[in-house]
Amino acid sequence: MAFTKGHGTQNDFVVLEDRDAHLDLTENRVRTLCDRRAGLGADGVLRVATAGALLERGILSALPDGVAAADWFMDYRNADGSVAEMCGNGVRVFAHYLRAAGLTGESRFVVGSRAGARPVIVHDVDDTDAQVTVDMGPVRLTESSSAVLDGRRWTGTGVDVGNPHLACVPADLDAAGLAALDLTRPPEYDHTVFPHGVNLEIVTPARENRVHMRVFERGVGETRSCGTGTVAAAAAALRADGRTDGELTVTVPGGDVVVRIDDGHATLRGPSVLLASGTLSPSWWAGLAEADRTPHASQEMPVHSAPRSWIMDGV
Ligand SMILES: N[C@@H](CCC[C@H](N)C(=O)O)C(=O)O
Repeated sequence: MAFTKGHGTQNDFVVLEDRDAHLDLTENRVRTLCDRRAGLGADGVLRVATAGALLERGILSALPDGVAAADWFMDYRNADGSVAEMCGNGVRVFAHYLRAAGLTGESRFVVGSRAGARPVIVHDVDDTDAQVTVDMGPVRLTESSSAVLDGRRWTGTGVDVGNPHLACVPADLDAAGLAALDLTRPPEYDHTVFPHGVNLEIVTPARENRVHMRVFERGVGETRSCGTGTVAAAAAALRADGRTDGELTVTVPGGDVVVRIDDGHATLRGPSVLLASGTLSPSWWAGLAEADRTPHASQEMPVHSAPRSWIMDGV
């Protein structure tokens, strides 16, 4: 089984090319692959398949909005094995992989996701580095809610970017205060507002069209970047600034991305790095599937020790 390792602003992924969707991508395989000691280590897994193959194999129950059977589809899994609708950094790495692996020669094409079609533009690409702009689709501000993290209650705006976010922009927060927060423990949030879990962003107010953001991701924990989270952060920061539209640079621990919002529609531009490719040991990989079939065999201790309460039930 071949793999590629990549990241977008240090939100890192294992990419598995499986165009006919034959791979048995079990929770245990994803969790162990993403484990930073027992596996390769990553925040998530990106399976590269055609949308039609995923549909035929029953992994998708229908083609999402705007996605054609022949489109390449990003079958995204969080590090805890759960499925999520969208991943903004993942789409950039996925699009870069398609180009680097020769699966497309185009600079503009559509990537399918469970949240719908995501058109991309790949700029300045080589086998290792690329810049990618993603049409992130509609951004919907929902109801306000709050969460407790690091002993403080944070109030913010629910934002639907295809996946659920709570973006909090406290007026008194600066970059130093943000950097000092402890994000090692999961937030407590309102399960009636976010029945499928939530990604929580803490964001500084916009100054000179820049915000700083940290995130606690559903199904992963703190990551060094979250693309959909940066879009949610930009939408909430623009609102806090009395604006609906505009362009903001979002600085995350893993780097910078640029988010533009016009009429409730977002684009995200940022880097992708493909840093290694290799082969998984066939017996190791086969053994991970066996563990799923053996009763009481779940001795594994995922590095991302997420409480099951904030893992999504399924999409
Ligand atoms: N890192 C991602 C988001 C991945 C999914 C998220 N953890 C969820 O469960 O919704 C991004 O770059 O957007």
